[in-house]
Amino acid sequence: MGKGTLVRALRERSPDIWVSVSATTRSPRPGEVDGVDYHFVSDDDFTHMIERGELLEWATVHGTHRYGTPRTPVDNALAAGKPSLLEIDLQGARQVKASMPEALYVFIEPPSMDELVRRLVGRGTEDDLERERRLRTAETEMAASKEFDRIIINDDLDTAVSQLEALVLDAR
Ligand SMILES: Nc1ncnc2c1ncn2[C@@H]1O[C@H](COP(=O)(O)OP(=O)(O)OP(=O)(O)O)[C@@H](O)[C@H]1O
Ligand SMILES: Nc1nc2c(ncn2[C@@H]2O[C@H](COP(=O)(O)O)[C@@H](O)[C@H]2O)c(=O)[nH]1
Repeated sequence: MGKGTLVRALRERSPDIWVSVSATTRSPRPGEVDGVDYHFVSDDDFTHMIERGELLEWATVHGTHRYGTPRTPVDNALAAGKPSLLEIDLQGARQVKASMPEALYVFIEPPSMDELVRRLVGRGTEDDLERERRLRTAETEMAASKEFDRIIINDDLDTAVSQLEALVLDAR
């Protein structure tokens, strides 16, 4: 939780780390750019991507919108030996682990549920229902954190970004 913020900061700090751009059926938030933050696609387009086998993994996240990792860019980055990062939810991580057990799986955890609530309220982009959904997802994901190889507590952003950067570069 807080993965989006962490990964955006890592991208700026370490342009050599390749970060996958996911496809999603959700709408852009203010400031999000198509093709940079996500490929914002329609429900029909997402379904076609699944049918054509274009996604390495995909999931319905927070019970609402679908998110998925385009397969070809990942294959290309790995073939080029680039340090690579996928920012995906628990369901996606489980799918990728089935085909890439050798990858390093890092769980990003908020300092506390209270702080997570404060951050979501502070962002102000979700209504009460959506915020509630996100908190339930966070609880489910935290209960599964043992499935991951490493845990980073996203308390101080700079510290968390440095820890993530070190893990990605080491795992290469
Ligand atoms: N280390 C941090 N310190 C302070 N605020 C943070 C920190 N990390 C994230 N935030 C804030 O918390 C809010 C939610 O974070 P973010 O957008 O990264 O989560 P998300 O991408 O929606 O969720 P997920 O982690 O499930 O992908 C944002 O407003 C973000 O600015
Ligand atoms: N399984 C996947 N999950 C993904 C992917 N891209 C993002 N995500 C996860 O979705 C939620 C919500 O993100 P938000 O941008 O709407 O806040 C978050 O947990 C992401 O990790 C993906 O390609 N596959």
